[in-house]
Amino acid sequence: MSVASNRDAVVTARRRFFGEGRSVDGMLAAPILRSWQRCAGQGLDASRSPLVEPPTARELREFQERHDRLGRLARPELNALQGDARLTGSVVILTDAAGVVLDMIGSDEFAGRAAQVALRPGVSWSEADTGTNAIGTALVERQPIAVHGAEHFFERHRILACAAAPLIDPRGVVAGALDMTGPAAIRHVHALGLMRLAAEQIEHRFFTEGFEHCTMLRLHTDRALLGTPREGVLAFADGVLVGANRHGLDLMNLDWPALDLARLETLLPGVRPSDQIQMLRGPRGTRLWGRLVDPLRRSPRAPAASMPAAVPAAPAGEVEPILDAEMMAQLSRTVRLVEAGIPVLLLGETGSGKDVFARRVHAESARRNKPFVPVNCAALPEGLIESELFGYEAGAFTGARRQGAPGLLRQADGGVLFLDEIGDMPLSLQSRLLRVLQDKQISPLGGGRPVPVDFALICATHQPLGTLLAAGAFRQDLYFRIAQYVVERPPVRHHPDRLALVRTLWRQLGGEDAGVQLSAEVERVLAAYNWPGNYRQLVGTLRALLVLGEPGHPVEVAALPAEITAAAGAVESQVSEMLPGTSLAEQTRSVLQAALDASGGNVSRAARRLGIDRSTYYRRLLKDKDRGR
Ligand SMILES: Nc1ncnc2c1ncn2[C@@H]1O[C@H](COP(=O)(O)OP(=O)(O)OP(=O)(O)O)[C@@H](O)[C@H]1O
Repeated sequence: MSVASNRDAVVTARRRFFGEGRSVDGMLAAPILRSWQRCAGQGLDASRSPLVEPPTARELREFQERHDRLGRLARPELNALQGDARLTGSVVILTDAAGVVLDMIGSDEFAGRAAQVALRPGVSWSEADTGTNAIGTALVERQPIAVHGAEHFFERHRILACAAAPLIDPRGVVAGALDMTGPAAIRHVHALGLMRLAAEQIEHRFFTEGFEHCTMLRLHTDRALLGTPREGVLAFADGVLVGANRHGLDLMNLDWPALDLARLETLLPGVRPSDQIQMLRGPRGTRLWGRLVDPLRRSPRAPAASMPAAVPAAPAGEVEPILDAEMMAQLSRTVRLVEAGIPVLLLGETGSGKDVFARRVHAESARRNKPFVPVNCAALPEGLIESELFGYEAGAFTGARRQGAPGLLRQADGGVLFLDEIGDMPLSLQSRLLRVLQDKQISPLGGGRPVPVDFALICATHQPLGTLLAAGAFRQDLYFRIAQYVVERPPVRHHPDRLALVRTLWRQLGGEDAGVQLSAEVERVLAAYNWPGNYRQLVGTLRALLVLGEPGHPVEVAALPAEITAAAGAVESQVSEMLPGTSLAEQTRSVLQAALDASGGNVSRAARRLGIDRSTYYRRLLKDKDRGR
């Protein structure tokens, strides 16, 4: 990793290097100096603008499609970092191996400024094209790097502060880079660390696809970090090393050329596959903890529809969830991971189906005949959460039951523990939970012997854990333990065909069987609404309409909740008011105002109605006012 250069030293170094052509050894971080020398050697001129060739919309789409797999594997990290990026007025960027920007999310305002220096999708930020910058230089150096202000080769990039980490695939090939860029005026001290950690997560995820046939060795010197993205991973096919991550190679004192040559029996003589953690002797006798697992074999399973009736997939009274192709694919991957003992983290807005998904994973897994224990960490009273989770011995505290209680974690033994709203777990309990997860045993409150437990873990949250991590409100080691695979449940408003979704849910709720129909207008309004409460709100609304409806009389718009009709009304009046020739600023103003009026002056509700967050609403309003001055 680079050592940051001193800011004044950079200004002096710039003058000497670019103005006087003199040596600046020792004045800059070594990777920055190497990069300046490479750029100068290639004939780049720091005082001019780099040559930029923006792609056409079609070229950009094709480029993104070509890199669909990388985009998919990196998406959870991009989303998790989005909150941090917005808070610090920065953007998070994913590039391909050549440094061409694939995806960029975060602060809209900064994205606009970044576009002025061509930092936008489809444009190359390779060092050869764009001079010293975190993306391009990290790709050349194959190490995480931060480049601040005047350290950039080109003068006009001085406004940027960026930090990037390269993504190295299991064959040692650079697959891309992850970067966070913001204004140079703000020092985001955690940016480089965040990029490094997120890159490790993505690199760890590279092993979830394409290595199903391999024997996997997972290693660490610290037992607590085994099973997290910080662990070393080595993949063997027929006993020969065919894939690895950097930690794995380091722990075995190997380097990338060992691929296709090193043999498991030579590296760790006598080690045998086992589900248990083993103590191993690494090179030079170092003590390592490891797990050697044979290829995952997916047990043939009955399709969801013919699952035993004794296993409820959702709490009684719930609609049978709609499993589209994307959800089925996510489900089958998650079941395999859960069966392999890999904890899974579900992300998604409230009501997007995280609980439903976790129950379905349990119902389809080999643990389906054992308990599914859901725990809502936000709903447990703070004073009780510890005893409820970990149990207590008889007489452990005033008010304790006489015979003690086993606790929810023990109740999950053999089955699946679902920790919902994990972001709300108090810090003190996070350490306790971490200990249980690594030791696989529980010590109840009030003493008593530790009891071994065996459960698969699924956690869920609607909070941006990246922000909690940066603020120190969530333990990093626990995060790595629980987020070894991240599944995102998309919001209903991102559903590709909301009309079809409304119709299917209506059928499932029994609308058709009851002879009750939704009018075409109602269907249109429901399909257009943005459903901030997601499935919970949509299913609840349809259920209410079914109660109000009468056979033979289509349900009309008047039966819809005011919130939904007001949103539809607002949109219609906005559209009809947009006379040809009205400026974009005027249109924006009237849309913002209409939403505010329809929400009784409540900005949060107005923002939700427009499908934007509160800060974006204010920003748009301010921008609009500025323009009006
Ligand atoms: N795919 C789906 N098809 C139909 N209904 C669904 C689907 N997913 C969720 N639902 C319904 O939406 C409601 C909310 O789902 P769920 O409790 O799983 O959401 P959640 O993401 O866990 O919400 P929260 O974060 O608020 O706990 C439930 O009534 C559930 O039956």
